[in-house]
Amino acid sequence: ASPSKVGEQVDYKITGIDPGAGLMKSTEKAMKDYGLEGDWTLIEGSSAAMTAELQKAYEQKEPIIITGWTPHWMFTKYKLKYLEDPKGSFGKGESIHTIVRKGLEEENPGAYKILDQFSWEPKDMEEVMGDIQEGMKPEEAAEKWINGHPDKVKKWTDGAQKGNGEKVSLVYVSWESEIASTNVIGAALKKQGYDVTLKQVEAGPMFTGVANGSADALVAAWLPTTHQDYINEYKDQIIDLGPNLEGTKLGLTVPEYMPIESIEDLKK
Ligand SMILES: C[SH](C)CC(=O)O
Repeated sequence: ASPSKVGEQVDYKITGIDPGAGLMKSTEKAMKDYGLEGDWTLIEGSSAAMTAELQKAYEQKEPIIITGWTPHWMFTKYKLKYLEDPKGSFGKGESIHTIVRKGLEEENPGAYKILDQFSWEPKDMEEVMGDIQEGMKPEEAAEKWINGHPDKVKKWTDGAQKGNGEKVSLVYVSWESEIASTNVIGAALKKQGYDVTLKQVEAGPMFTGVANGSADALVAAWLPTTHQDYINEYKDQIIDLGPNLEGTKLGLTVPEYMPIESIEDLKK
């Protein structure tokens, strides 16, 4: 289809998520890099609203362009493809890192060690995300996964002293991937005897909370590109424990029924 036809079909709109998400900054960068500014608009909202729009369009086989990421259940539920990004606006594959507050290792060594050893695969995250998407409560889906994968959880808890009701506060943003990961590590910590609270916040306050010590940890830092700005802002106040998941991807995503393959195709 002619690029302008695609633009007209989606009213020159890209359906995005919460404004604080790094994916939105990367999309704005892509719109600049590919000369889409002026004609195209990036719609802000939330991950839940975006996936609702996707479902509506997909059921009607209508065109839609969303800000997508992997792992996400959308790629198993729908036949979707990433638009090629020849200019590399979205960066390369990333990892999701665990970030903890300064002082946690000294004050709560057992919880620190479990968070430091937390590591799982995209397929594990997709399993929990899938259960939640099918209607299971996040904490139930997390419990189910923990009980189904004792071998993996043992790797996280090996050598860590058990909790005795010590409080551990985790912050996260309501991205489907982070709802899954935060509930799973929270369930593992709880099973080890810690008194865990999960707090859902926006992206900025998630990093601020760990930086100012009001939260103990987040397991949601997409690096080295997507959340680099937040890490740069707080680098002296946080401890990056490294990846808990490798092999993510982000970019503009469309249903396979759309006749475009690259972000270049959006240009008029
Ligand atoms: C939406 S991705 C899980 C994270 C981000 O874009 O900030």
